[in-house]
Parts: sequence; C-alpha cells; structure tokens
Amino acid sequence: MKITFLGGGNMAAALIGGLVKQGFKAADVQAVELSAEGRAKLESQFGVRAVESLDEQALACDVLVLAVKPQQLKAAVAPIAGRLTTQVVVSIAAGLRLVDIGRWLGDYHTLVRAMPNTPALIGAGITGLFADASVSAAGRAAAEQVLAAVGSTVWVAEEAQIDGVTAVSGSGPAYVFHFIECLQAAGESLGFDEATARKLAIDTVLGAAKLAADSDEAPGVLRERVTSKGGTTAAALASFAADGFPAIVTRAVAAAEARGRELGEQLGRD
Ligand SMILES: NC(=O)C1=CN([C@@H]2O[C@H](COP(=O)(O)OP(=O)(O)OC[C@H]3O[C@@H](n4cnc5c(N)ncnc54)[C@H](O)[C@@H]3O)[C@@H](O)[C@H]2O)C=CC1
Ligand SMILES: O=C(O)[C@@H]1CCC=N1
Repeated sequence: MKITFLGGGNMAAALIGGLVKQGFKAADVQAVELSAEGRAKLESQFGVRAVESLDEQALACDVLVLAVKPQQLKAAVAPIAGRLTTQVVVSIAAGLRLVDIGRWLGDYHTLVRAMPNTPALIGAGITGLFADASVSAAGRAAAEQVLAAVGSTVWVAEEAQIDGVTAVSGSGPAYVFHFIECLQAAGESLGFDEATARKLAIDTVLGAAKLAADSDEAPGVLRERVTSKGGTTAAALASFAADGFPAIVTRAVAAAEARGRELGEQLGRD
C-alpha cells in the first residue's frame, strides 16, 4: 500500500515515524511539505520521499492523508481538485467536515475523517474514524490499516462524533502532559529536585495508565483501592473534589469539542 501525506508537520511526522517503526516500507511512504527544513527532517529521520508539491508520483498512492492545519487545507488541496481517481483520502484535520473537503476536492467523496493523536509516534496512538457512506469496505480497511499501524482504532457512527474524539483523545495527550507538568511542579514544591519530581510524576502516570489498561476493573474501582479511609489519598481527592476537578475536565473537553465544531462551520463557509 502506498501512502502520501499532504503536510509533513508534527502529526504527519508522528504517523510516518510510527508507520516506519511498525515495518511499513519507507519507499511506500511520501510526504508533501512546503518547508525545506521539514522535508529534510522527514527524509533524514524516516527515509521517505519528501517533495514541495503534489507531483504525479506523490499522487500515485492508495491513501492520501490530509495532514495540514484546518485553515490550510482548502488551499493545499486546490491543486489536486478534480485529479483524484481511486485514492482513499483521509483527513486528520480537526473540525473540517467531509462535505466541505469533498467540495474542495472537486466533488470527490472517497473520504474518511480520522482523528489520531501524537502517541502514534511510539505505536501507542488511538484514532477515531468515520467514512463517507460512499467509501467501500476496502477503502475503509485501507484507511484503518494506516492508522492501526500506529495504535488502536475505533469507528464512530456519526461524523459529528469525530469532534468528540478530537476533544477526548486527539487533544487528550496535551491534558495528560499538563497533568504531569502540574504533578512535577507539586513535587518540586515539596523540595524534590526537577529530575526526581519529573520521574515520580511520569512513572506514576505511566504505571497507572498501564494498570488501568490491563485491569478489568473500572478506573474508579482502582482509585478506591489506592484510597485508604482517613489516609493521604483521601485528603488529596477531597481537595480535588472541593476545587471541582471533574467539572473542570468536563468543561475543558466540551470547549475542545465546541471549538472543533466552530472550526468546521467557519472554514466550511468558504
Ligand atoms: N498535533 C496533534 O496532536 C494533532 C493534530 N491533528 C490535525 O493534524 C493536522 C496537522 O497538525 P500538526 O501536524 O500539528 O500541524 P503542523 O503545522 O505541525 O503541520 C502542518 C504542516 O503542513 C505544512 N503545509 C501547510 N500547507 C501546505 C501545503 N499547501 N502543502 C504542503 N504542506 C503544507 C506546513 O508547512 C506544516 O509543516 C491539523 O489539521 C490538526 O488538526 C490531528 C490529531 C492530533
Ligand atoms: O489542537 C488541535 O487543534 C489539534 C487537534 C487535536 C490535537 N491537536
């Protein structure tokens, strides 16, 4: 399977890195990237062909992944409008709706919306997928194969749910990194040096996530097991509750989801 990325920035690099690590042949992966520095990085890091514009060789692919910023996508696909034949086009752009992307591509509807996340770089991503009704089973399978190479995948029943996936898991790594930053800073405030506080914070999140992933129990049950009555964890959790932590998370995720919808509506007017 030949895969071309239109846009070779952070997320494309995470996906390309993941694909190559998972055994995809670098010769079957290409990237179209405006920045010379970006192209040089992709070529040297992953050994893939990186070009400035979508030439015939780059267009001759089975899956074309649109990996530019939502605000850049309409202009980026303009040169290929009406030139697509059988390629499965997978947009990973936040918010943008298939109906608008299809229009910008010159009424082309072999389209899949996917929302991956950056842990794809280490094969630990999670991607939500939604396909236009006209995409064949083989087309869906091709799109899924690309994303499944870098982590797990879930199909959603309605396109609007991709904005929810974006809010929970697309943006989610940033929330977890932020929590790690805060836990590290809290450790430093107790007198640990930076390296020690960082290790305590990261290894805790890593271990807890692994335990939650491996366990049949709900995260709430695992939380209760850490929480001795009248103990230290109970004191911390009472403080979290008093500060409204669950509502803070719910509001933040809702803000991300609303922003996705807003981006789709705003940019789709073009
Ligand atoms: N960063 C993340 O964690 C995630 C990002 N996304 C989505 O992935 C897309 C890309 O995001 P990032 O990689 O973070 O952005 P980025 O800015 O790092 O990458 C976009 C790249 O596209 C290039 N580009 C822009 N116009 C171009 C054109 N006409 N032809 C060729 N290259 C062009 C830019 O030079 C840039 O390197 C966005 O739509 C975003 O919503 C999706 C999931 C997670
Ligand atoms: O922040 C963003 O808009 C993108 C989408 C998901 C992660 N990064």
